[in-house]
Amino acid sequence: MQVFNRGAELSAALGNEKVLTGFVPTMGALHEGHVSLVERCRRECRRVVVSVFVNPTQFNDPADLRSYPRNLEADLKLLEAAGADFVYAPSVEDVYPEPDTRQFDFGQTDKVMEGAHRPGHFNGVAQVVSRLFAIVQPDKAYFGEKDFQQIAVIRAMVRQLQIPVQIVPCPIVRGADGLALSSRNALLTAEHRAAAPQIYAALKAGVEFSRTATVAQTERFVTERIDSDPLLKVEYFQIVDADTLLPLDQWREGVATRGCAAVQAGAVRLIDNVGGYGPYDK
Ligand SMILES: Nc1ncnc2c1ncn2[C@@H]1O[C@H](COP(=O)(O)OP(=O)(O)OP(=O)(O)O)[C@@H](O)[C@H]1O
Ligand SMILES: CC(C)(CO)[C@@H](O)C(=O)[O-]
Ligand code: BAL
Repeated sequence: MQVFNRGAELSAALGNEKVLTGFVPTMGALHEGHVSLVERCRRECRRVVVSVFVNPTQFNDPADLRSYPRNLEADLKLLEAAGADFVYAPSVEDVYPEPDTRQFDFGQTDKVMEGAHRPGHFNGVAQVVSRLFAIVQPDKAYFGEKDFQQIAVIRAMVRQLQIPVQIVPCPIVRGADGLALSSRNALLTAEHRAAAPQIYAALKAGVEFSRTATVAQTERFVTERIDSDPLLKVEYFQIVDADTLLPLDQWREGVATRGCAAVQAGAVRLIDNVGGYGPYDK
């Protein structure tokens, strides 16, 4: 495994030869969720490239950026074991020699949920991912469904910029208690960590409830269930069309659904999502 701090050197090492190249962008503090992406990439591609970069332009909250966990040494060990060939772990200056002033327009896709609650977040994600794609020029890029809306935004970006890459969505990896693995879980207090599995439990209970209830009733049911734990506070829970990400007003036959939540657990903001809501999407 080769580790690069400079994009130009990584590009030169990758060369122009046509080799099926897979790419897994991450912000480090790696866990089994990331490992599942790298292992899938390893199975499907000749060359596996992983980036480890905490991208400042996607953080709308400076405290969140400051506290974001970083552990490159442990990350490199995990990546070597998972079969990565190339790692790009750059400085901010290497990725952004000058500030990126591009403003993307993803229409409705980034106006709801994370887009609405983290202003500028997806614009920053698009800035960094487009730069990483330009350096790595992958054939396939792997993203986790934990960041469900992010996948829709990346797909829109790839279409807009006409980047010839296949976006591969990967299922959410959870702990034994159901909590979606996330780098930010390491920042939870013991009490909040014990409460956090209630999020997935409520999302799943909502799926059963939704079989005989309206969209609005289901959203209320899930929100109240999570909020009934005094250590958790729902920022939003929304059931959307899984393809367009647009909020659903009523169940529609043939439309796949996704229920997406952001929950404050003390100082830590967690997100999760589950599919299969309503009488039709079983
Ligand atoms: N539990 C998980 N299962 C599957 N994929 C995941 C999981 N957690 C993260 N990923 C994916 O890994 C990639 C890198 O994510 P990132 O480095 O932000 O990690 P993270 O654990 O989501 O961190 P955080 O949510 O705390 O920012 C993203 O595509 C993300 O969706
Ligand atoms: C895709 C990504 C690595 C861009 O910084 C980040 O948003 C993430 O980890 O999901
Ligand atoms: N995985 C999402 C990155 C972020 O929260 O900024």
